[in-house]
Amino acid sequence: MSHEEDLIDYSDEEVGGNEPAVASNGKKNAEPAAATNVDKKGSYVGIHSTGFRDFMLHPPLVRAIGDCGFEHPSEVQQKCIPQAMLGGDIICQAKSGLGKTAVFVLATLQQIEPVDGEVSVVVMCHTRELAYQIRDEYNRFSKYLPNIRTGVFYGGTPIKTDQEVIKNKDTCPHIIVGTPGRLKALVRDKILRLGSVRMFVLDECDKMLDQPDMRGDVQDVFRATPPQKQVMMFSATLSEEIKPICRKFMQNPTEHYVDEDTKLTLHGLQQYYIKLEEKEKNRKLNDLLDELSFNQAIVFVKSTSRATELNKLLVECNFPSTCVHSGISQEERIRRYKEFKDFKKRICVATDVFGRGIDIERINLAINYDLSNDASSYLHRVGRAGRFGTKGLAVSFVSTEQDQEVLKEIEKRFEVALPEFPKEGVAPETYMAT
Ligand SMILES: Nc1ncnc2c1ncn2[C@@H]1O[C@H](COP(=O)(O)OP(=O)(O)OP(=O)(O)O)[C@@H](O)[C@H]1O
Repeated sequence: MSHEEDLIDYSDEEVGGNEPAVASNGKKNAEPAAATNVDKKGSYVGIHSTGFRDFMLHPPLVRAIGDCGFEHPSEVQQKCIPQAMLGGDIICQAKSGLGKTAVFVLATLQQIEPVDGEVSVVVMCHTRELAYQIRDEYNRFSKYLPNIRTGVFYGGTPIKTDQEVIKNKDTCPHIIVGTPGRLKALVRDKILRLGSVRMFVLDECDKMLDQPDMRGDVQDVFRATPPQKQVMMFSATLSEEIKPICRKFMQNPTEHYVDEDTKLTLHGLQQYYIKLEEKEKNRKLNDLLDELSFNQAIVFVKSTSRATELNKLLVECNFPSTCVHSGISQEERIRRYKEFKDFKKRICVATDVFGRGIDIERINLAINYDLSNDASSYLHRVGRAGRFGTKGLAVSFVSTEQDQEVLKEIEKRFEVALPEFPKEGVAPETYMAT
């Protein structure tokens, strides 16, 4: 293996990989509810909300924000954008789906002074689809800043192409978004020179710094940047243990905890569990997908092989389903991600590779076919439904003793009651946008 050791997908472990999803009976002709308008956005905007104009952002940014349809900044944006624009280090924790990405995208675009052939901003995140999505956000907001180039680099694609882009002064991006393995390889091979970096961002920072292997890669890239720079870190979950590790990368950061753990649950999101045997899962999933109305649904499983099997089964049952996990080629992964985002598929079976950060506006149903291993991952996963204060529904299958424990941990940590899924079902108008 060459440099492509960087192919590790840190959030997609092969756990219990040999267990296929149990075959199900039942033919299906799923016609979930047609896409409706999403709920009115901005339910998390404070009463005394400032407008984006009050941030004194450059006019091309204000214009792009308008084009995106953002009317008011969310609470996290109100608190963090002005601070981030001042150039100091920040740690920011806020609920899933409330616009943390725009905080660093706008703050970096506001401050950047692009020099051709020099990288000014590095953004690191843990999965390739998230890197791709963040690059898209940069493209949206830098629409009227034609001199700024953003590039995305991640494993599973030919490194040679990345090298050519970086080496050429006319194509070298001023802003680089990437996953740790590929960025580390590019730095190690002295292709990517980070001596002019002024801003360094870690998205999903707890995930990035939690596991020693990924933290090592982040550190290697970080070390290649100059000591004087702005460092910004973001996540919906930041445990007490991870905070000191984050601070080690920073100088006197201001810390913004928009919500405490207990307030992190999304109010528009209804959450339930269903107790059942492993062998009953497929039947139950079929029934749920048949009976519930939804725009788009994400179904989480614990391994790549289960994702493949379950998706196969759903497709056989005529559900408009796709699946995304680390076992498929990178090109195909991005293709499927786009297909789902573009509403060409209604259901996506995924491993934890989609558990964090992925923003697909129409997802309003999240199903944990396999419950996550811990409360944090649960929160990130169900946060894929109910983006930016919209409504949604999350249903978790509980089949083992470990699942029961995780369920208790979720209820305790987030002070949320997770009732059993009602026998009579859930009225669509309570979780569907009106
Ligand atoms: N001020 C705003 N007005 C309207 N929509 C917004 C605003 N800010 C962000 N959004 C939209 O809300 C969605 C969620 O934003 P984003 O993905 O940045 O959330 P996040 O806080 O990073 O979530 P997660 O913790 O799940 O990664 C995106 O579709 C984004 O375009």
